[in-house]
Amino acid sequence: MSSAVALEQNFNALSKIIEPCHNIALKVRKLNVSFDGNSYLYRNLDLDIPDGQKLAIIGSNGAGKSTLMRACLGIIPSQSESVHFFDQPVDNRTSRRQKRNVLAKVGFVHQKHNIMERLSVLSNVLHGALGRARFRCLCWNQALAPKQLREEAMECLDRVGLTSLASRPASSLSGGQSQRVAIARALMQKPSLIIADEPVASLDPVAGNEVMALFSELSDETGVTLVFISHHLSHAVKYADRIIGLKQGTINLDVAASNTTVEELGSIYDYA
Ligand SMILES: Nc1ncnc2c1ncn2[C@@H]1O[C@H](COP(=O)(O)OP(=O)(O)OP(=O)(O)O)[C@@H](O)[C@H]1O
Repeated sequence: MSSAVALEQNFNALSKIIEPCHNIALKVRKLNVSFDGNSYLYRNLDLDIPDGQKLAIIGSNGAGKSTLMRACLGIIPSQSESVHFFDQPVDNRTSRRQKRNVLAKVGFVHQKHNIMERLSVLSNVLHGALGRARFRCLCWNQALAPKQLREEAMECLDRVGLTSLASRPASSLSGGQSQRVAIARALMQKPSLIIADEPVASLDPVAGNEVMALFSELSDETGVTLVFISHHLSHAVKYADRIIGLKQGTINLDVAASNTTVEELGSIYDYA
């Protein structure tokens, strides 16, 4: 075998082992969270989430899944050596303005979708542009929003398959449709990262699967980093690239989704 062929084979083998060099969407060092000043939910926790990754966070009730994301975003108080979103620091030393700029890149989708029922679907989606400095004023109302913004909102609705419902009052939607509107609203932010906290907890299994498939497709198509918190182990295995599990204030599992099964995760977390 020639040395060039051997070298190529070595390189191919190595590139399967070494992760490609990504930018980091979230880099956390030595995160500490305490609600009472005595006991700690997290102590010296480190976490890296590469840009473009689809990460599932699992763990029992009260394990601290939501708190982890909220602490990183500065929504609840914490101490850390450093927290960076896309290389931008967010910690106790960061100004409010800088935090706001970083948060503007993060789209949230919650279990309770928080859409405004008295407004139309399109007006709800337009609300996603509120964090964008150029469009603060009245841009959320479909009658007053600039044409360009309405077109963008229609594109976001198209991505979630709901253009035909744009004029409908949000109060007339099903749970699955409402969650799609919440996703369209998050997309309107032009996010670099979407954090979905139990996004399908209130949906039936079919609607839940459809919404998770939509998240996964959006991440694959646009490259947006996706972090979803879930009690559905099958969703973690099916829709994530990587799964981390939390237990007693530590990350006690960090695995490629392709290397695990629902049964294996169920045996670790005591629920299947
Ligand atoms: N603001 C707060 N003040 C005091 N304790 C809090 C606060 N927020 C969360 N906690 C506590 O921190 C722990 C972790 O809560 P968290 O909501 O992060 O858990 P979780 O893993 O997301 O749970 P679930 O799966 O039930 O949503 C819980 O014991 C909770 O009571």
